[in-house]
Amino acid sequence: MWRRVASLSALISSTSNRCFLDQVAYRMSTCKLFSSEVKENPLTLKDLFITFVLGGPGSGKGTQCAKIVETFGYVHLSAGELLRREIASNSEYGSMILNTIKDGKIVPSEMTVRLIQKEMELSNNHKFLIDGFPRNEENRIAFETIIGADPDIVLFFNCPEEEMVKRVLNRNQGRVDDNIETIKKRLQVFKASNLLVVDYYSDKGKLFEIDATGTEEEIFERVRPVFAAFQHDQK
Ligand SMILES: Nc1ncnc2c1ncn2[C@@H]1O[C@H](COP(=O)(O)OP(=O)(O)O)[C@@H](O)[C@H]1O
Ligand SMILES: O=c1ccn([C@@H]2O[C@H](COP(=O)(O)OP(=O)(O)O)[C@@H](O)[C@H]2O)c(=O)[nH]1
Ligand SMILES: [Mg+2]
Repeated sequence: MWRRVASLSALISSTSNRCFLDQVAYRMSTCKLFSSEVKENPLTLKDLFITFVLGGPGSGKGTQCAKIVETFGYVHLSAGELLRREIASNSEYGSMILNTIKDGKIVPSEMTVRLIQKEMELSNNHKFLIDGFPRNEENRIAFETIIGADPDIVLFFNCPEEEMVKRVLNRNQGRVDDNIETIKKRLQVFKASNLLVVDYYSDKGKLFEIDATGTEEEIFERVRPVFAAFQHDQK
């Protein structure tokens, strides 16, 4: 499965005679995502640059998103954070969301997409990192349908399971799902559902797979060239 992933390192080390920048340009030309019928949407979708940030629990998505925000000026929308905020706001859906998260399962797509949509509409920025979403095919299709857009690029932080478990157990943010029972369930969901989405974007040629082992700084040095390459293309 992973052989189909066109990671940045694979692009750079490619022995094909097309140079790296040509390949990035080719990738970008295949990333024109906004369908013609979405023009009336108040989000002015054609101006957006959307990155989905995927990876297992504890793979470092949130940590790397903070660095991308700092360096490249994106808006970071963590789907998990939006759901936790919804619980904290005493929303009528709070207990359903809390139970779903405790059980390591995935909240109904429309709920999550509406929360993301609201944040996108409130933002003055047009460059978004959507972190921890989509987690399954239903999420992916709901985003396409409700927002009317696809991501321009997708990052996938690939991390060994053992390392992810270690990081989550050391996270210390008081999260109801950072315990060994829930982590085991989340890892099952990750393998059964999240990876299908990763595979989908790999097949579409939009996936950048990042080795998520090493220090935060080492990982960011693998992330940086992806955004540097796309910086000038952003509307
Ligand atoms: N490269 C790294 N090495 C060790 N610990 C890390 C690394 N990156 C992140 N962490 C820590 O691991 C935990 C999970 O990281 P986080 O960014 O929250 O992952 P995710 O959002 O993918 O669940 C956090 O406590 C974070 O500080
Ligand atoms: O689109 C999403 C994102 C998150 N979650 C739920 O929120 C939890 C925590 O997600 P988050 O992305 O914050 O976890 P992380 O992967 O960063 O540890 C997940 O296990 C799910 O139960 C969800 O249902 N849909
Ligand atoms: Mg996170």
